[in-house]
Amino acid sequence: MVMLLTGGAGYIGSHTALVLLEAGYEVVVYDNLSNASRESLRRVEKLTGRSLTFIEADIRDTPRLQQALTEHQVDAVIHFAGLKAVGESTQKPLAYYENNVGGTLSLCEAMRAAEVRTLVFSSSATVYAESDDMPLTEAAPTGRPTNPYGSSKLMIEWMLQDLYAANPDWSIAILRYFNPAGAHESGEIGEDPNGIPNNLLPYVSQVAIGRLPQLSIYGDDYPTPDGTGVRDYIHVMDLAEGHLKAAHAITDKAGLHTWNLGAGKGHSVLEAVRAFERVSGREVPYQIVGRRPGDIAQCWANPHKAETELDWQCRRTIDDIMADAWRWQSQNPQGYDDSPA
Ligand SMILES: NC(=O)c1ccc[n+]([C@@H]2O[C@H](COP(=O)([O-])OP(=O)(O)OC[C@H]3O[C@@H](n4cnc5c(N)ncnc54)[C@H](O)[C@@H]3O)[C@@H](O)[C@H]2O)c1
Ligand SMILES: O=c1ccn([C@@H]2O[C@H](COP(=O)(O)OP(=O)(O)O[C@H]3O[C@H](CO)[C@H](O)[C@H](O)[C@H]3O)[C@@H](O)[C@H]2O)c(=O)[nH]1
Repeated sequence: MVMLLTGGAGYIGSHTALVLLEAGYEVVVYDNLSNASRESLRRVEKLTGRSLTFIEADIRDTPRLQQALTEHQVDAVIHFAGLKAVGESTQKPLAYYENNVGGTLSLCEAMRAAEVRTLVFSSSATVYAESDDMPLTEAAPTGRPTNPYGSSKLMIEWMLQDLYAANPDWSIAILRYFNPAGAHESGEIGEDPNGIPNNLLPYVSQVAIGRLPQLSIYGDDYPTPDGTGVRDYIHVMDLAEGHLKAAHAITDKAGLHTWNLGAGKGHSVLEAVRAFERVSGREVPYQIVGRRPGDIAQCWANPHKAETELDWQCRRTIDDIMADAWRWQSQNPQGYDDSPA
């Protein structure tokens, strides 16, 4: 089986490439390297002892994508490529619609032309409407996202639903990720954000290593047990294994499925910081500041549907997430920039 991973050089894509190679799949990574380094894939090859095909190109280049699908006799696509910075999306909404929605449209056109009809898509829990009713099942209502990034994910979900309604011979999995975090247990691959991180875990890790002076905790007056925001942190390797299971489940079986990929447990920002301090032995200085616009109080998954339908389970704990995030950060203080060119 040949899998093409758009955005496969990025954070979640590189971990998924590793899991697929270990499971015996052939992997083609198609990435424009706008937010990734070629080094991540070199390390995936080193860790697995297997080689993959890398194509440096843009998903908006439909003919190039169609050629890649045909030339490599691709069986299925896992579609990670896209822009993902929530704050930036409010400044550059058109770039987000162009890359994410336009890029997915281009991908679907290339797949149709190349007669590849099996697609796994990276969606997000951000599509759910804000709710006091936790955990969220896939049947929970979707909302009006508070930023263009979230809107782009919901628009893509609608596009895929319409595509499937018109072409019921397609096999589509929409995976709604909760909060991916951590790194491969070797510490060789991990999350390497450009500039100042937006997300909690990379920020905490960079404070612990001394690249940033202190963490700002966005609000301690939410209606949660300690007042800080509660999220469902899922280990990136559990998430990667979820893609393997989803791709396997939909291959040769037409249908459209939506699955939550989360651990099914909420942790507050303060709990996450304490867990990180405990496993790393490093102090993480922080200050409480005002709420971040667009943030919600709490969000965690009911992962039962994925567990039963995919025979998948999160095996790693919050302490594993923190230990692996710290191993990656401490072994690679500047991320992939530490590597020789
Ligand atoms: N990390 C999270 O918290 C999170 C949560 C929910 C959903 N997601 C989604 O999962 C997917 C992967 O996220 P990630 O954290 O690995 O992000 P990432 O930025 O590390 O990976 C995305 C990859 O896509 C590539 N890319 C971007 N635009 C492209 C284009 N036009 N053509 C070709 N390649 C392009 C980038 O170079 C990068 O390698 C994204 O779609 C993201 O929106 C991420
Ligand atoms: O420097 C920081 C960064 C984050 N937080 C807090 O930590 C929690 C997690 O924040 P993240 O930015 O790591 O994650 P979000 O839950 O805001 O968003 C993430 O998960 C969403 C789905 O739930 C979307 O997919 C989105 O793209 C992805 O970034 C929130 O309570 C946030 O307020 C801080 O206190 N300080």
